[in-house]
Amino acid sequence: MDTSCNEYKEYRECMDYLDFSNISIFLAYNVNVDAIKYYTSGKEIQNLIERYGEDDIIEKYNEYPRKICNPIDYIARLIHAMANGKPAEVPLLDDENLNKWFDNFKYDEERMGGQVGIIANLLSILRTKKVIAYSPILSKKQAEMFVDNDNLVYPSVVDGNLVLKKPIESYKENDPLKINRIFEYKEGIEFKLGDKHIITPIANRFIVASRPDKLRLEIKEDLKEKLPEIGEQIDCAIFSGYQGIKEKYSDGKTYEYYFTKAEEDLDLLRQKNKKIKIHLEFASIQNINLRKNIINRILPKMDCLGMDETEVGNLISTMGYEELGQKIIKDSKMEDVVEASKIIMETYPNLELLQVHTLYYILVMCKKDNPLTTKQLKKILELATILAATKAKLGEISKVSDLLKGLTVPHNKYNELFKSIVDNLQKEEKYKNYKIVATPSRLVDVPKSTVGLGDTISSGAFVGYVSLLKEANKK
Ligand SMILES: Nc1ncnc2c1ncn2[C@@H]1O[C@H](COP(=O)(O)OP(=O)(O)O)[C@@H](O)[C@H]1O
Ligand SMILES: O=P(O)(O)OC[C@H]1O[C@](O)(CO)[C@@H](O)[C@@H]1O
Ligand SMILES: [Mg+2]
Repeated sequence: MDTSCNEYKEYRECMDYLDFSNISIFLAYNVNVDAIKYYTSGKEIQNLIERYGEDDIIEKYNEYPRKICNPIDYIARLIHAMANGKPAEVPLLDDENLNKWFDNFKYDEERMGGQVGIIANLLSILRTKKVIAYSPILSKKQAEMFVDNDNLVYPSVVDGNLVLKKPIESYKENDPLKINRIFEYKEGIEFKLGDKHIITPIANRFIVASRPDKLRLEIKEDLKEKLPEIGEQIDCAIFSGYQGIKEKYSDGKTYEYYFTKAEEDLDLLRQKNKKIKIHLEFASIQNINLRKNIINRILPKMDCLGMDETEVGNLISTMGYEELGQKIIKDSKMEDVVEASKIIMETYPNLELLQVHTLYYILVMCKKDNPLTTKQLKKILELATILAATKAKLGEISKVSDLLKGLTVPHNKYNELFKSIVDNLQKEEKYKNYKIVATPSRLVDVPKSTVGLGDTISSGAFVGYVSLLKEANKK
């Protein structure tokens, strides 16, 4: 690219002079189509309540189903999420009639979805040197949702050789398409459920995540043996989608089988290149047993971890700190999130960087001896907030100059408060071995959509981190 042109200068400014063009990254596993419906009035919710019976919905609301097996499960969990304004994702029973029921909604738009899909497009647009994006399935329609750039490729094996070609040149005619339904709601939507008068406190999204039996979370055998070769040509990787593993499958396989394969994938990627940094992007995992497997079998193999406030609350609860977890899910106070982050980093000494993104702030925690300075960590967080604000405002980031829009969104009003909290925390004896850096989010008042903002934040910050590390190691 011509470095003299204005666009390049704007790019450097938007990127806060972070340079992704020195980074090659591998992404796996989850790509899907997000069918997005915007709830803009309480009337739509009221109609669902009247149609499916208020009493049954109230009963189900209190039951808190962790899987959607019928319309009432959906309505109850949707209302629970809207009442709390918290991000939520609930798996959908793999049932034809239930899928048809969800197909009857009128969706407003379809968009690239899945952590891999969203992150691949973002990093490609941010001029990352090479983005190798893998998903077990790649239909034509899904392939068409990837940006068509030379730096974004899909790995295949042809005549025994690793081949990296654009997704649109790699799709498989008969591969299935995975669709998630995303229900975005604005702040201030009002409706009643029994004696509850609900007003959505903030704009957020409720994800109904399909879990088709035929979709297995794995790297297919022929490509699996090429992972060491892929590992040699990358600086880092982001793994996500483990929440899509099911306890049991129609062919008798169980989560045990897929977690074992997932552990092998990570070991194979590192086999010939011990320097790569691997980030785990969490997601909401309703099934406690699966959550435990991710924590006990996947997390110990990671270098970096990214979560939102609900996920860090659930993680620390599952680690045995139930009270702290519930407090975080309820209030997301920085003091509690930092306390949980320290527990996680002490329990998993393999983690060198932990990122938590919440509505009002994004923070990173790393060990005191991390080569990056607080100023550099602040820089990657600033980029992350610009990316999130841009995507929140526009719905999509389709070119670098879009970031100028995110730059115009101010940090939220708690800026000074967070600065003083972080300063006080950093002075505490118990955090003397850690660096704690936070920045207030650039909150968009009326976001176009919120799905994928966390993936955007985490991946921008993580690649920024790896890029600065690479520069530091050169010195
Ligand atoms: N209106 C908004 N403007 C800017 N950033 C937002 C807005 N709403 C949410 N965010 C940011 O996006 C993050 C959402 O992350 P997450 O729930 O992980 O989303 P996803 O998993 O869909 O990517 C929040 O933690 C917050 O930092
Ligand atoms: O759990 P799944 O089915 O992989 O879906 C992940 C969901 O999370 C997102 O990636 C947002 O983080 C959505 O785009 C997607 O629908
Ligand atoms: Mg997320």
